[in-house]
Amino acid sequence: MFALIFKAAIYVLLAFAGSALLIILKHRLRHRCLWKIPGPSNPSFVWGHWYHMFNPYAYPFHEGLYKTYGKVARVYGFLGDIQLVVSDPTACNNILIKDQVIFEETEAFLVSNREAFGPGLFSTLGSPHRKQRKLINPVFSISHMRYMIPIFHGVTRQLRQVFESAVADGPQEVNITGWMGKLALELIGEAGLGYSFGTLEGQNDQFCKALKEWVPTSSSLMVHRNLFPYVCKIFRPKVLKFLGKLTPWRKLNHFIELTEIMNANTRRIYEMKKKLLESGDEETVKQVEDGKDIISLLMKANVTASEGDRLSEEELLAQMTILVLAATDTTSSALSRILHILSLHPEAQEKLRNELKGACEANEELPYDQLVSLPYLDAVCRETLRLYAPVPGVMRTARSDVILPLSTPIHDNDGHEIHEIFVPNDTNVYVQIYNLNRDPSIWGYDAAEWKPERWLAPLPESVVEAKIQGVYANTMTFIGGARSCIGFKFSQLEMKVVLSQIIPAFRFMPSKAEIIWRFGGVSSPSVKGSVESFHPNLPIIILLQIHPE
Ligand code: HEM
Repeated sequence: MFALIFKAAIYVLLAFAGSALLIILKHRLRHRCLWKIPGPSNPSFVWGHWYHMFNPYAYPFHEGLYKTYGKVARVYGFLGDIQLVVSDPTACNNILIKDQVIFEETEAFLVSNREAFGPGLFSTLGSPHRKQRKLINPVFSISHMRYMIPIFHGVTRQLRQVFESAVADGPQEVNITGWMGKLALELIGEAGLGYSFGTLEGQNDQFCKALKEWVPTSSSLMVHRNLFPYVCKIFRPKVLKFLGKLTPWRKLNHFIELTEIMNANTRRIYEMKKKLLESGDEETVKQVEDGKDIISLLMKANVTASEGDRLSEEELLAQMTILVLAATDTTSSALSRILHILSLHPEAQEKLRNELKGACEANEELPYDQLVSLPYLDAVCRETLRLYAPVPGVMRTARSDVILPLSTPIHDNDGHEIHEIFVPNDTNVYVQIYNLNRDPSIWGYDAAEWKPERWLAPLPESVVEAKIQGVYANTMTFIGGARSCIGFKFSQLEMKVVLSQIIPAFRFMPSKAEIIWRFGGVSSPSVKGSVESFHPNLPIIILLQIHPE
């Protein structure tokens, strides 16, 4: 009897392995046309280049691909899967904008985000995604941004007070990215959820910790996340979560725990708001009626929207978590990078300070129109976001066969010049935002240098000719098209408010530590040689501007 069961199990396993092999073989044969695209050899039959592409020290690999193979390279994924890495401007425009319905978010991204947060902007496609964007877009309009400014100034004032007491007795070395993380979380908390996390008053509850740790933990699981859709085909998500908690894999256990904490707390805030609203609580009713914070606005818009346009409770909850996550690490990374670069360029820091001091003479907290009209402040933001895109790249999957045109022809492995690439259905394509934004054929010989002045003169013809269709500053930092960053104006304003308050008040100087910016879903700083930790670290010396040097 036992032998019979054993035999049957072996047959079932063999049948599984056989059909998996057949599927892989069919896939590889369909992708054989990509073999002729130049690229590095496969370092591992199982993992391909995944570890090379997605580890925290992957920047040199991506730069190397660009230097060696140019704007398109062929790399390997899981079990020999052939993928493309692209930074050609025309190809990127096609992938992210013109053919965005063909090049969709990967299954790994969609499935893992759906299981983690529910049906929000990160996990929907097509008409559900369009419906959500339609309702959420007005919240990020310029007219609404004007309402946000007092919230941004108020939160930044708290940070200024923290810095003032820290450096009252002289210069101090602080982990600037730690503070930018707390600031960014409080900014989206108050402006997004109408909720104070109290991070700048020293609070660090479970929810704050989970929000701070989620992106770094998720980045460290980036390679394994690619396996998620395959595993989901075998186990139901609930079973998977149960198994995930049981396995002795601490990083995965921690990731599941962080996700649960975040979802439970978002629901708590939502329920609290809903209950107060239902009970007629004056302050909450006013908050929702005024629609100052994003969720209040969405709740209000949901009431007046037609049946078909309305978001379900599940969708609203998913947006809440996603907005907080999408806003925190990106903004913190961008602000940290600006302060880091300004500490290394004291003359630029002084120039910015002079511009801001001039503008702040009459009004310490600049109103919207004045803030957005400061040319050097704008140039510093644009140049930093061009050269150091906080999100270094995005992955897409072709959902049908498609032709990808190139702005610069490449030579295939047989030496033939090709102007377009046939991309078969189911090919993963990685758009290298980082390399595209610093392409010397677009930005000139000094493309890799930080020069805010380039934005104070008309841009070179080559930038105009490249026709990059990103939503921001001829770059793909916030990408473009229907999946472009919904919060890009919000983040611009946050950055400008923060800089307008802290640059005139403090001076920023580099510490002795050597800083490495780590690759990930969002780039983050760490100190070279320090014990490896998820937590970003950027020591910078701060002194009061009036303090005698
Ligand atoms: C410097 C700061 C930021 C950068 C560099 C940035 C960059 C990006 C990028 C590259 C994407 C596309 C991701 C993909 O397609 O895989 C994206 C999407 C998104 N971002 Fe941002 N972001 C920033 C700040 C923000 C802020 C402040 C918010 C919210 C207040 C936000 C909300 C979102 C959302 C919801 C999406 C998904 C949009 C969709 O799929 O429809 N981001 N962001």
